[in-house]
Amino acid sequence: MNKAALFEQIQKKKSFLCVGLDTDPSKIPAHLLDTEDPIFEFNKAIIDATKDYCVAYKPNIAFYEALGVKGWESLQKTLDYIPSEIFTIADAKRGDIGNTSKMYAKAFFESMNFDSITVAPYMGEDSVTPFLEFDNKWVILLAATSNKGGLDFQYQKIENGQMVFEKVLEKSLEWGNEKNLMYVVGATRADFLEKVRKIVPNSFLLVPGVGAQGGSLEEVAKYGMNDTCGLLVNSSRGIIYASNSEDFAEVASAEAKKLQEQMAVMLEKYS
Ligand SMILES: O=c1ccn([C@@H]2O[C@H](COP(=O)(O)O)[C@@H](O)[C@H]2O)c(=O)[nH]1
Repeated sequence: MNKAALFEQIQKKKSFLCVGLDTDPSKIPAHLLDTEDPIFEFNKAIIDATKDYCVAYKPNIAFYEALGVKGWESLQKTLDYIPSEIFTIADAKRGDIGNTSKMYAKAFFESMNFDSITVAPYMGEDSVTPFLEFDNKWVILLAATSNKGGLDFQYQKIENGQMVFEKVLEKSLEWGNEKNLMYVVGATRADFLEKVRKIVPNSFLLVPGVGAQGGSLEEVAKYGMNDTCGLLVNSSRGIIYASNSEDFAEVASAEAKKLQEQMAVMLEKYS
């Protein structure tokens, strides 16, 4: 999917919501556990219930690979079930020496046909560029992550006074551009969004960390939105586990709708 098509969806749905499919068998409502593929049944119900309110789905690959072959099957079925106009993100956080990154790219872009994949920048150019060789596919580079451990490296200052995440953003522009690169910036790091926007004013940002991690949607929109929205704000647990009983899909739908309604207001106000 290209940038224009993504923005068209955002305008049509008045939403920049990404629903995170971090599907954990220990949190699936009991009545689904007797089915042949509880993970897929859960995801299917969540997708049916939220697809009108979101523009992206982000399966977190760890939750699927933890289950072995069955997990990969559930992931493929989930991906096939997502409506084609909705952007898909493999949250896999990959990146390795060049020939290995190429295989990761083939796995997620060719075998599985995701629109995008999250990539760790730590191993540098040859670990990232193999993912950029695919038409109409996106790399979402980890820049300023939402977790506490992000402070260990990403916010350290280097000689020129820049923080490491600023260097990552700047360097990445030698490899790609706003048509094939997005960046992860945690909602818990909204105070850095102005710095981010100075370096990548027109790029899309994937923003996890609202809801369960406590980030503010309003702050993210205020400092991060650009004239093509430029944001995909993710919520996983806050939507998919809002209820753990038979009404889980209904409650997930209500949570997604609530976020979409707030986003509609913010699109009017800030974009
Ligand atoms: O900096 C990052 C990068 C990725 N994530 C991922 O996003 C979701 C957040 O889930 P919530 O339940 O909405 O907190 C999850 O898949 C993380 O692995 C992140 O949180 N922060």
